[in-house]
Amino acid sequence: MAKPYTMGLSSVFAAASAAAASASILPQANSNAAFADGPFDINSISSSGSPQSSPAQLQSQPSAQPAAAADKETSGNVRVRNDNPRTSSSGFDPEALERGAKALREISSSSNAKKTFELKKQEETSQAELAERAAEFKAMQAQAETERQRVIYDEQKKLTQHQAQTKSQMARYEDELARKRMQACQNEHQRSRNQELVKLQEESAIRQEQARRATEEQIQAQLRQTEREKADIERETIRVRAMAEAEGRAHEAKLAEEVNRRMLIDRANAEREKWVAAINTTFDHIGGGLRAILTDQNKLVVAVGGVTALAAGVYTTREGARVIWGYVDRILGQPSLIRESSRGKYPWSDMLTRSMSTLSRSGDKVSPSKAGNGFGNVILHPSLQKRIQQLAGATANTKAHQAPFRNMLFYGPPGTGKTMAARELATKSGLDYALMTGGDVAPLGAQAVTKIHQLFDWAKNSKRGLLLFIDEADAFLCERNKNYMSEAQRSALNALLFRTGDQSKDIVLALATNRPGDLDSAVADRIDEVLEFPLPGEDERFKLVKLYLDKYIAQAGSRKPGVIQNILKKQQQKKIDIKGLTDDILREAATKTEGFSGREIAKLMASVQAAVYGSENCVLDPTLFREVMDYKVAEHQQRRKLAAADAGQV
Ligand SMILES: Nc1ncnc2c1ncn2[C@@H]1O[C@H](COP(=O)(O)OP(=O)(O)OP(=O)(O)O)[C@@H](O)[C@H]1O
Repeated sequence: MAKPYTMGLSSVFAAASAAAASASILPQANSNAAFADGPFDINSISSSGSPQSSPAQLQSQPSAQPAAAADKETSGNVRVRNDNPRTSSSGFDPEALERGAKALREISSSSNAKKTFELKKQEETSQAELAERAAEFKAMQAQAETERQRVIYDEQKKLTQHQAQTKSQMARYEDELARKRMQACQNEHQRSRNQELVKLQEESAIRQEQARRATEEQIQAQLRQTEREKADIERETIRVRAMAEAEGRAHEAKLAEEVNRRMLIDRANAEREKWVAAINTTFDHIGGGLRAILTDQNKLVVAVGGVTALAAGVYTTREGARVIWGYVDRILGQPSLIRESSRGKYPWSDMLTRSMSTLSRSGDKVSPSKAGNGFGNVILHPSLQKRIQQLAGATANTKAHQAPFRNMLFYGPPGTGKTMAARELATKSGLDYALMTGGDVAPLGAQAVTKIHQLFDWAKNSKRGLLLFIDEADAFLCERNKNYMSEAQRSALNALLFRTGDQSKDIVLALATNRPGDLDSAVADRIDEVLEFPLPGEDERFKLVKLYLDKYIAQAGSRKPGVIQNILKKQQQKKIDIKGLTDDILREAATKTEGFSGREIAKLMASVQAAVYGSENCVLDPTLFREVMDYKVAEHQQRRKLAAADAGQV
C-alpha cells in the first residue's frame, strides 16, 4: 500500500523540482531543502510563485544540496520532461509548480500526510542503509579482490620459484649428462686404444712365434738334411761294401759252379752210358719177345687181349673214382666259394684238426699280445670292441637258447679290421666261421645259384652254428636294378635272399663292405646289427704300431720264415736288435700316421722290418725308424693326393 503511494510522492517531488528548475528564480537548493525538511507550510509559497525561505532554511542550503543530488540520483528516471514548457514572458513556467502545490495540498489534506513523510524518511534511512551496505559490500569486494590478487601473486611467485628450481635442476641434469657423455667418450676412446694395444701386442707375439717356428723348422730341416745325408753316406758305404762282397762271392760261386759243372757233366756221361746200355738190353729182350709173339699166333692173341683188358680196367677205375670222389666232395666237402673256414675241408679233417690243436694248445704258451688284449690281435676303438664282445656274448647265448641268430653288417674304409673282427666274433661266440668274398660269385656265371645253395646246405650242417662272413659284399649284393649286373649275378642274389628270408638258427650272416649304400634294399632289410669300423684314432694307432713292432721286429727270427725272410734267407736266422725305441718315439709315429688304416700301419712296420734287414748290423734305432716312417707318411700323402685328383676328374 505504501509503495505505490511513495512512488506517487516521488513523482510529485520530481514535478515540483522541475518547476523550480524552470523558474530559475527560486534557488533549487531552497526548494529541495524545503521538500527535504519534511512537513512544510504550503502557505510559504506565495502566489507569485516565490517561496518565502526562512534564514535557517537558507543556511541549511549547502548541506541539503547533496541530499537533493542523492534524491536526484535515486529518482533520476522519475524526472519529468517538458518538451513544450509553458513559459511566461520572464521564462518561468508555473504549471509544474501549480501541479506540485496541488499535490502538496492533497497530501497535506490527506490523513496519512504524516505517515507519508515517515515512510519517506524510512525509505531514505533504508536507502542509506542499503548504500552503506553496498559500500560495505564494495569494500568487502575490494578486500576479496585484494586477497585474490595476493593469492594469485603468491601462486605466481611459487610457480616462478618452482620453474626456476626446475630450470636449475634441468641445467644440472644436462650438465651431468654432458659430463657422463664426455666420460663415456673418454672410456670408449681408452678402450679402443687398449684394444689396439692388445692387438699390436698379439700381432707382435704372433710374429715372434712365427719367427721362432720358422727358425725351429729351419734348424729341424737342417738336422733332418744332415741326418739324411749321413744315412745316405752310410747306405752308400754299405752298398759299396755289399757290392764288393757280392762280387767276391760271385767270383767264388763262378769257380765253384765251373767245378760243379764239370763234375756234373762227368756224372751225366756215366749215367747216360749206363742207361743206353740198359735200354739196349731191354730192347733186345723186347725185340726177342715180340719176335716170339709175332711168329706164334696163340701168343699174339693172348698179348693183345691182355693189353686191351688192362687199358679198359685202368680207364674205368680212374673215371669211376673221379665220379665217386666228385659225389663225396659235393656231399661232404667244403663248397668252392669258401675261401677260409674254421671247419676242415671234410668232416674227418675237422676231427683231426681239433685233436691236433688240443695237443698243440697244451704245449703252447699264450702269446703276450693275445693275453694282454683280450680280443686277439684286433685293435679297435674301445666302444666298438665292447660292442663286438657284447654281440659275441649275445650270439653265444642265442645258440644256447636255440633262438634265431641276428645278421650283421660291418662297414668302413678298407683295412680297418672288419674281417679280423668277424673272425674274432665267431671264435668268441663259439661258432664256426666261413669266409667268402663277393667278387667270387660273378665269375661262376650260371653255376652261381647252385653254388650258393650248396654253400647254405654246407653251412647248415655245422653243429655249432656258422658265421658266414661275406667280404666285399657290395660286389655281389648290390642293388638289383643296376644296369651292369648280369642275369646270373641277379639270380645268385635272389638265391641268397631266398635262403636268408627267415630268421635262421644255424647261420649268422655277417657282411662287410666299404660302400654300404650300394647294398640291395632287400639285403639291408635282413640286417639286424650295423657296426661302423672307422680309421684308427691316435691311441689305436699307437697300439697298432706297438703290436706290429712286436710281431714283425721283436719276434722276427724266432718264428717260421715269412715272405720277407724267404727273400732274405741269409738274414732270417738273425734276430733284430731294437735300440732306443721308446714309447715316446712310437707315440710320435702314431701322431704322424694320422689317416692310416690298420693295414697301412701293418705294412709300414713290415717296411721297417725290411729296412732293418737291409741294414748291415740288423739294428733298429730311432733314426732308421723315423726315416722309414717319414717316407711312408710322404708316400701315403702322395697316394691320397692322387686319389683325390682321380675323384676330382671323375
Ligand atoms: N684293427 C686292426 N687291428 C689289427 N690289425 C689290423 C686292424 N685292421 C687292419 N689290420 C691289419 O690289416 C689287415 C687287413 O685287415 P682286415 O682284412 O680285417 O681289414 P678289412 O677291414 O676287412 O679290409 P677290407 O675292407 O679291405 O677287406 C690285417 O691282416 C691286419 O694286419
